[in-house]
Amino acid sequence: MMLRLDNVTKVYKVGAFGGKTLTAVDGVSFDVPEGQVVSLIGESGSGKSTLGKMILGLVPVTAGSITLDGAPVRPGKEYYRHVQGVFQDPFSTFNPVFKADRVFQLIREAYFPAATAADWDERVRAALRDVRLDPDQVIGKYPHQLSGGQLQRVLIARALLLDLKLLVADEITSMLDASTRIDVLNLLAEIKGRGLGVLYITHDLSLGNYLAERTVVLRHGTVVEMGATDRVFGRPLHPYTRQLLSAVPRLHAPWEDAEPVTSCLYHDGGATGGLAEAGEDHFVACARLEGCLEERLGGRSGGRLEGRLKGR
Ligand SMILES: Nc1ncnc2c1ncn2[C@@H]1O[C@H](COP(=O)(O)OP(=O)(O)OP(=O)(O)O)[C@@H](O)[C@H]1O
Repeated sequence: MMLRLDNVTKVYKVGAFGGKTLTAVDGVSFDVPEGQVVSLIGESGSGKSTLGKMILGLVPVTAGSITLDGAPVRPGKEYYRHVQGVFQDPFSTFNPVFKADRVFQLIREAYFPAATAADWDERVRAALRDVRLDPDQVIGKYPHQLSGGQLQRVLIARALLLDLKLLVADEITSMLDASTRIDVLNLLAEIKGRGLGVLYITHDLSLGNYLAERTVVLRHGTVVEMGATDRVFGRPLHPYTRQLLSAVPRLHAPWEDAEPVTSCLYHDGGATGGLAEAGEDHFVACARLEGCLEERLGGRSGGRLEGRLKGR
């Protein structure tokens, strides 16, 4: 399995009558191979969820392409057999008036109508055990009788009942307490061990990033740095990545300012378009935060951005 994003762009129509546009994602390219976790980090509004929704077929792509094993995203029963999403607030996924395990019934009706009740019950129990839940503690309970971490695991169990290839995990640990968060992360590690690809979307450099083979850092809808996680975190090159890293409290280590950026690998290296290759599996955008934006917007930036650049 391989998910491939190639120059993906999303422009939303905003404002009254959709008269204005907002470019939420601008020319993003990366892959999620099977058996790997790729983490997508960036602050609020950087376009992470929009990317997740495009991969899940929930919002259409404006330009570029997203393919799974070479086939374009085609929202529908077949696609969702292989690609599922789990989101930040598990409570919002469950209807409070139905028992939590009803989510399994919906999967049975859509995908396994021929399964007998006994067979289905056994499959559900096995999936719950796979996510370290005791089936007897979950089956027959209402959502409010379960914790956020348990519900998150129920949703992962539901996804595992399908012939899943890719899981899009959007901020799935941000509402969980520290120990439950680690349980859910361990679960993701197991999932990738089964050969699934996971896109782990997060706004902070949480533990989840260390589970990821690759990291993509998104800012204002464009990739500023990406590559092998140990390279991106071990030798962050872009000022934005350094800023994100310096905001992480380090135990037993004194605070120190991030190393100043003295050169721009992108422009000094003569790169044009896309990202500059900084080393093996390590790519970086222009180091001048606004410079990249200026270049990206080209003539579209108008006087506003120029004014801001000159004023600095
Ligand atoms: N349906 C929509 N219509 C118009 N604009 C939208 C829509 N969804 C998102 N946006 C805008 O697109 C930009 C990117 O939003 P997105 O939710 O993808 O960011 P994010 O990085 O996931 O942020 P967060 O972590 O806060 O969810 C934001 O400026 C947001 O306001």
